[in-house]
Amino acid sequence: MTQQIIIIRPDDWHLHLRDGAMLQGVLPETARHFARAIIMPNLVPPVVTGAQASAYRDRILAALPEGAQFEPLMTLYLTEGTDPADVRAAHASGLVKAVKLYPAGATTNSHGGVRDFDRVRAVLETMAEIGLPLCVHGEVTTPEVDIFDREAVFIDTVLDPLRRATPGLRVVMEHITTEDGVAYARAGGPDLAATITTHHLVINRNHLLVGGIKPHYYCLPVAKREKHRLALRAAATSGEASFFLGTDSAPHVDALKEHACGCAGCFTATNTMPILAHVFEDEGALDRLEAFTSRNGPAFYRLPVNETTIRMVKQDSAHTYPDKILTEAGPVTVFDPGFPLHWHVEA
Ligand SMILES: NC(=O)N[C@@H](CC(=O)O)C(=O)O
Ligand SMILES: [Zn+2]
Ligand SMILES: [Zn+2]
Repeated sequence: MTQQIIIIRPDDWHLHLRDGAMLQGVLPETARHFARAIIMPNLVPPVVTGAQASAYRDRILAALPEGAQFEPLMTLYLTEGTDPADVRAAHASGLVKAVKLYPAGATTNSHGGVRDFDRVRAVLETMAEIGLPLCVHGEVTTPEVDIFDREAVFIDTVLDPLRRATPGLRVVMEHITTEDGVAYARAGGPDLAATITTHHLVINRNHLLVGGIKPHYYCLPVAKREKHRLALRAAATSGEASFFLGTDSAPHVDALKEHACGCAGCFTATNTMPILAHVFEDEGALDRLEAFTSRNGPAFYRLPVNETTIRMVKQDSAHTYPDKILTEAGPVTVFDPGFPLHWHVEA
């Protein structure tokens, strides 16, 4: 039996496209289904200034396949040297939709991030004034704090004090992975939201570690216990305005994933929508998929919802997706959800 749903074309509120050959190879995977994406600025070197964001945007547009309709929403990488006037101008021109906070050392290419929050106070105050959201990688980097506790400790010791010190600052907690993150986002009112990835709805830490280490399931924040995955599924499928999709699709070539010191990141751009349809159907919440992928994000970012739709079809036979995307930079393994995918987005 075939089944179908039609939803507003989705957006991805947290995406890594990289640059050069990798950008060229992975961009079509997102542009196929998504209308817009918030583009993460953690390139080497990072996208810090408005001028850099503008140049990066041009490179993304130049890499788009013929005929693709895709709008990159640019972000700036917050450093202790970021100039509030540059942020203000990049926002006023419409170029930049958010500023990204990486605690220094927390994740891929975060060494240029923030160590001393007093040094970014003026930027945060400017952002609160103009309503520009701060997207936060929410993990402490203190060596003594267990990696599985780093998100919860960040909320208590960094995020909550930061929000109290900066009234009016709009914050997106990126890629939350814990019930603590869900509870904090839910209680935060209209100026706080959280993105949830596709893979954190599917895997817990057993998938990563039991029966041999699975490098393609390694990402940051690292997948947590099953109770946390269940809290994320409940939040994502709730329809609540605080939660929306940020895939955090983060390509690394296989050689750097299958490595003695493997890179963090799951690449989900190719099969995110079919996986989400499967998860939402499992939770009896297919009617709330559109809120998660297409409505709650634009509402938080104060942007219109997309005008076009996609049709998703479920068939008795499983649909096959490529195991790898072959880029000129090298092969990139596509996230394996571990179950057959009967849903697909109709071309
Ligand atoms: N999520 C990841 O595991 N990796 C991201 C960085 C990030 O979003 O923290 C990357 O850029 O590779
Ligand atoms: Zn991150
Ligand atoms: Zn990310």
